[in-house]
Amino acid sequence: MMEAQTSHNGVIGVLQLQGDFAEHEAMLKSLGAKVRGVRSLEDLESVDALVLPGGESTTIAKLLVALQMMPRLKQRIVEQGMPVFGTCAGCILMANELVDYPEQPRIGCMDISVRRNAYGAQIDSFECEVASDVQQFQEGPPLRAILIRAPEIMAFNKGAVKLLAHRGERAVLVQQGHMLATTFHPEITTDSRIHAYFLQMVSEALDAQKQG
Ligand SMILES: NC(=O)CC[C@H](N)C(=O)O
Repeated sequence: MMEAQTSHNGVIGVLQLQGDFAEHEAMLKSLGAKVRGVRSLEDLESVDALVLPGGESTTIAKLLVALQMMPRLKQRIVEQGMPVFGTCAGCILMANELVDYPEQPRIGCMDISVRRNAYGAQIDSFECEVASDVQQFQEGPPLRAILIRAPEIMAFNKGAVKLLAHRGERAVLVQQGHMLATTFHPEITTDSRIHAYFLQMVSEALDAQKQG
């Protein structure tokens, strides 16, 4: 099959309820993706993949519940294999386990255990270099992570979840099949490699769906 036919030809939804969705949209568009904002159940049906932006996970979750989007969102991701990429608050929404806030409503689709606000208050936000064994992330400058009142991935199911980048002994970028999550904010940098990685995941998932 020719390479061009497999290049991210789906519609990438970006959840537009709260948070830094505009930065995600700009980065995805700069990579040539077709992007659509998602604000309702109806919007959700018109996309092939979804980005969950950073922001405030409690606010985003409240709105998802109020808009009755939570069950369908989970069904699309878990049962129908819709590719999803969560950054920071998005990562919190995806976690199966939430240390400290076990009752906080969320999608709960990924085998990770996450602690919110793990590095302290907003003022304790920082930028650092992270390490990765993934070829795309080793080419060029090292990946840099901007952590803004960030969560921490405390543990993950090593049988199902792949570690893509880490800071010391802590995972900061992980993948479980068609799901990608990071505790930092690649969308507010000029480095689009992680978004490009996600678009590659989307195109592989869409190809597999077409063949299946
Ligand atoms: N930058 C972010 O997305 C911060 C996440 C936020 N502290 C939360 O718990 O939802």
